[in-house]
This record gives sequence, structure tokens and C-alpha cells, in this order.
Amino acid sequence: MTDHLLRRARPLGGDPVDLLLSDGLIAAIGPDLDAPGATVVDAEGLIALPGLVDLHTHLREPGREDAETVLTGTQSAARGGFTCVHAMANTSPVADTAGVVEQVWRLGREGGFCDVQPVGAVTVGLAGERLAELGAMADSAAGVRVFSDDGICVSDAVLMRRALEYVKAFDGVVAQHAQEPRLTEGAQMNESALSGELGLVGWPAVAEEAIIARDVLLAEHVGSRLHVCHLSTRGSVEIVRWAKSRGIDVTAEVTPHHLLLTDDLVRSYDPIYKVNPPLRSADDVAAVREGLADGTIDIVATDHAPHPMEDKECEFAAAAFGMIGLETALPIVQQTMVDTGALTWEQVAQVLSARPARIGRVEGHGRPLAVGEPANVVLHDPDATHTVVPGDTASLSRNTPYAGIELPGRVVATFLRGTPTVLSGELTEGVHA
Ligand SMILES: NC(=O)N[C@@H](CC(=O)O)C(=O)O
Ligand SMILES: [Zn+2]
Ligand SMILES: [Zn+2]
Repeated sequence: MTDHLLRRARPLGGDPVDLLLSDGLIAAIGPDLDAPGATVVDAEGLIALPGLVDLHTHLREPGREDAETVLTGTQSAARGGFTCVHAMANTSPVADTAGVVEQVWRLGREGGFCDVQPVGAVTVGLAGERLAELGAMADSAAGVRVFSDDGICVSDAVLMRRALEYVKAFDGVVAQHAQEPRLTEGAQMNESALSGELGLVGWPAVAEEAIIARDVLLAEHVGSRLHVCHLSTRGSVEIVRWAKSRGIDVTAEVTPHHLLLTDDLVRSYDPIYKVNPPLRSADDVAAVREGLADGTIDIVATDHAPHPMEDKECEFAAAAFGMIGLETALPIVQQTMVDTGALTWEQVAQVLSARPARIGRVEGHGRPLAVGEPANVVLHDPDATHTVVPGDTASLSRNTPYAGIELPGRVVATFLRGTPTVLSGELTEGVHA
């Protein structure tokens, strides 16, 4: 295995130093390192961050390999600076057995671009009727710790309570897609004066907030860990803030698109802006930014949701919910949080690496860049800008809402256990032991 010497990278908050990656580990950090035989990577002006970790990715395999595969999704992840992604369970078949989660985990390892940590379904077939075999998934080779029916809410309070109780045995967490189903029947966009004006059925903030309020109380009652997926409203931030002040063990994520985009874009009736939860108001965007800055919201998670064109280029009401996001996540966090002064790069490493790894109980990821740690590293150029071209992605899908938009920053290189998965902005052959 070739050693790599990252020459004059900007570590978090300090003078440029060299990082030597050897045998899968960070072997040395310091000025002007000498490393005969190592491949030198010019990192002048680049920020070195720990490899990013996504707690919420849809890889679509098995079942919708026309939209994404584990290979293409992890290639997209690598281009975005990720070294570990959690693969959501809403595949076909659903990831509700040890067999399916092991298959997804193994495909990630074989691909060699990004570790895949499967999420297990909470209920059999995401049907919301009986608990899936959570213990068997936890004990499998995949070592599942995150359980979610994402795409669908575990709306039955008794099932949710049982799931929260069950996962305590192996330090798992239930990640809830907070959407009260009756309040959102047929919903297409954020409920507001605009949804009335556009004649689209509204998805009210209370449908999200009511479930989060219920679930934090359930988590408190059973003494378990709860994670809130893609929180999107001011009220949700306030509920999580209150729950944390009470000592409830809750964590929350926000997506890059909910940090940047507002429901006003739906005026175009372009289904590229159709997503669940829906894009909200400018006031909600301000609230989720504040919540992320003050730590109420723990992490940024992409909710990368690939869909083929035929499922997006149709009438708004018929289109699929979701947008891709792995390759634009870091640029949008830079634009909305770093360039505005709301977060430092140290804090970005927390929200996009350390904390998601901790919530998912993933070993070997989300570690600080220090000697002896696994060499999972991303080199990011904060001074570059690029215009998003939908076809310029490793994803099989093209449903990005940022086409033609100029974003700051660019991932120059990603290293997975010391081997580059991306170099000079281009995918490599990946990691093959
Ligand atoms: N976010 C979305 O709009 N869609 C997701 C499901 C989900 O995350 O709820 C998908 O699987 O396509
Ligand atoms: Zn969801
Ligand atoms: Zn999702």
C-alpha cells in the first residue's frame, strides 16, 4: 500500500502542516515531514477535515438499481468527501432482516469507495405493524445500531415505545421520520398561504412537531435514545431545545437543502423542489441555522434521495419526493454556515463527521486528525467555486435542485484508510485490499 504525504494542509485552526498516511493510519503530523517513497499530494491552501460521515443516505440497492446502486452512491459519497454513509432501509426488499443488511454492508466493502453502515427497518416491510428483527440486525456482521422506517413515520405510539425499549439492549437508536400521517394525507408542499395560492395540498409544520413532541416524551419515559431525521421547522427546533434542557437523550439532523432553500421555489411547480419534509419558510430556514449553530441540532445529514428522471419530470402531484445531495453537502454547509460566520471549520468537523459517527456508534470514523487514528481524511478547497451541472455526478440520478447554481468550495481528495478514493477531484479505483 502506497504511503501518501499531504503537503502543507491546513489542519483545523493552525498553521499548515504535513500529514503522512501510512498503513491505513495517520502516521505523522508536523511541518516539513520527510517520507521517502510516499506519493506527495500538494495540499497548500486546502483544509484537512476528518472523513465525512452521513447518517442519512438512500442507496436504493436492492430493488431500485435504476436510481442508484451501492457502488454509484458510494462513489458519489466519496466525491462529496464522505468515508462512511448510513444506508436507509427503504429498499426493495426492505432492510428488515440480518440477510439484507449484511448484503448492503458487504456491497459497500466490495465497492471500496466509502464504508456503508446499513440502517435497519423498525417495522417489518416498513408496514408499521410489528417490529422487525432488530436484535438479529444488531448482532449481524453489519452491526446495525440505527433503526428507521424513514420515508414513513412510525406513527403507532405503542410500536414506537417498544422500538425505543428494544434498542436499549444494544445501545441502538431509533431515527424517526416525523410525519403525522393523517395531517399530511396527499400533502405536496409546506402548508402556508402559498400552498393555498398554488392549489397544492399543504404539509403543516404541526405534523412534524407533534410527532417530535410525542417521541421526545416517549424517549424520556423509557430512558432511551431518539434521533430526529431531517428536522425542518422553527417549532421542531424549539421542541428539541426544550427536550435537551430536560436531559432527554435526543439528537437531531438538518439537511443541506433545509439550510438553504425555501418553499418559494415551488412557485415554479418544478418537482425538482419536491421533497419530504417539504422546503419551508425563510423563518424556518433561519431557525434551523440558529439551531445548528447553538448545538440544538447536532448534525447535518444529506438525505441523498436519488430518483430517475421519469419519477421527477412529471406533474408535481405525481412526482417522487426527494433530491440528491452527497456531492453538494459540504459546499452548502460552507455557504450557509461557515461563510456566514455561524460555524467554524472545527464545528463543521463536528456536525459532518464526529457527531454522526457517535450517534451511529460507528468505529473508526469521525475521529480527530491525530497520529495513530485511521487515515480517513478529506481535503477541501474553500476558495474554489463551481457551478453545479446535474450530469457531473457519480450518482445514477440527476435530481439536484442546484443546477446552474454557483457554490463555494470543492472536495479535492478523499482518503479511506489511507487510500485515495478521490484525487485531484476525480474518482480513483477505490480501495481494494
Ligand atoms: N426525503 C425524501 O423526499 N425522500 C426519501 C424518503 C425520506 O427521506 O423521507 C426517499 O426515499 O426518496
Ligand atoms: Zn424521511
Ligand atoms: Zn430519507
